[in-house]
Amino acid sequence: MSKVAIIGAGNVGATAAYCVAEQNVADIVMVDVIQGFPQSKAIDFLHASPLRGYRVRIAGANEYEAIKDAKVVIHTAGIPRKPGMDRMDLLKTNVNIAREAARNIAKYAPEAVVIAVANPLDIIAAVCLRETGFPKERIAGMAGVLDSTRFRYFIAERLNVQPQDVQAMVLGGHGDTMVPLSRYASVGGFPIGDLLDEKTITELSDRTRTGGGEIVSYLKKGSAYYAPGASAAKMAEAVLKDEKRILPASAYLEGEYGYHGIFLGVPVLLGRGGIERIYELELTPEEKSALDNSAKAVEGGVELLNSLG
Ligand SMILES: NC(=O)c1ccc[n+]([C@@H]2O[C@H](COP(=O)([O-])OP(=O)(O)OC[C@H]3O[C@@H](n4cnc5c(N)ncnc54)[C@H](O)[C@@H]3O)[C@@H](O)[C@H]2O)c1
Ligand SMILES: O=C(O)C[C@H](O)C(=O)O
Repeated sequence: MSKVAIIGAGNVGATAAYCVAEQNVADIVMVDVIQGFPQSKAIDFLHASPLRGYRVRIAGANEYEAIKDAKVVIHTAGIPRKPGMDRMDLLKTNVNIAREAARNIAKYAPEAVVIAVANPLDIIAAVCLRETGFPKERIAGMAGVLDSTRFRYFIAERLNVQPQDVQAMVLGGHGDTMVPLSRYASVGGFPIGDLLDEKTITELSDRTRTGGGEIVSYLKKGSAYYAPGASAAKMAEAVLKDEKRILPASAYLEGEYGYHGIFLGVPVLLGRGGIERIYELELTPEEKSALDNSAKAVEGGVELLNSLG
């Protein structure tokens, strides 16, 4: 059976592990710096297996060696934000953690597809690319799946329809400048513009952009993890099963959409090889200008990263 390694067994890492277990397609190992912590999660998940029906091996470890030969590595290790903080405020701490993790991924799981999750997401994905030396296709940032699932839920809630019947795509960086593409959103094949007025669509787009912050302001001591964990697991499944899913993900751009040398959320084809294709959608001038604004925010983060040396 394939192996999925999850770096960081905290709220997002553990939730992702639980979701991956339920897919029943890969053994799981969680690595965390806190002694005993990932081991406790692994045993707890195994106790649930007779109830939840999975038959995979689940382990916890404090040494990176445990990720040996993983096909997929989900990098969640890092501090979450608290009220009043921007995701970029996490940069310095989480870059150092990501550098160490990425070097160990390159050492122990050189063939892996890496799904970056820690924030600031588009910058942490860049660190994973630089430090592993992997081809760009094998580094994918998880943000668009989460941001889109939030947008899908808000639309479904407003229309009182099954959330799975709502399709929507959120592009751009994983920050408040992200770009919910309402023009491409649909419900059961109907464009949402046929079902909702402009004011409502704007309201739902705005709530999507600040969806993470809304949870932080309620939770106070951390950030969202159920939907993020499920989103990372969905991406892992696409890779493990070679599903060829079209999903939004943070991908390294070399000219696509006019951007060079940054990770940004765009529609991709996700399969065994990681990001197997990047799709370039036709954007209106307004959409392109919103994406430019989002790319600028990511470029600011990359400058900060470069200044760390
Ligand atoms: N991309 C997204 O959409 C998204 C969504 C939610 C959260 N996040 C981010 O994910 C990160 C984790 O969030 P969380 O809620 O799980 O936090 P958490 O504090 O619950 O868990 C983080 C874990 O990382 C561990 N850790 C720290 N340094 C480590 C190292 N060097 N090696 C291994 N493990 C290490 C900690 O011990 C902790 O258990 C945060 O940066 C958060 O902002 C991103
Ligand atoms: O909001 C955060 O800081 C966590 C995550 O990026 C999210 O969108 O939930």
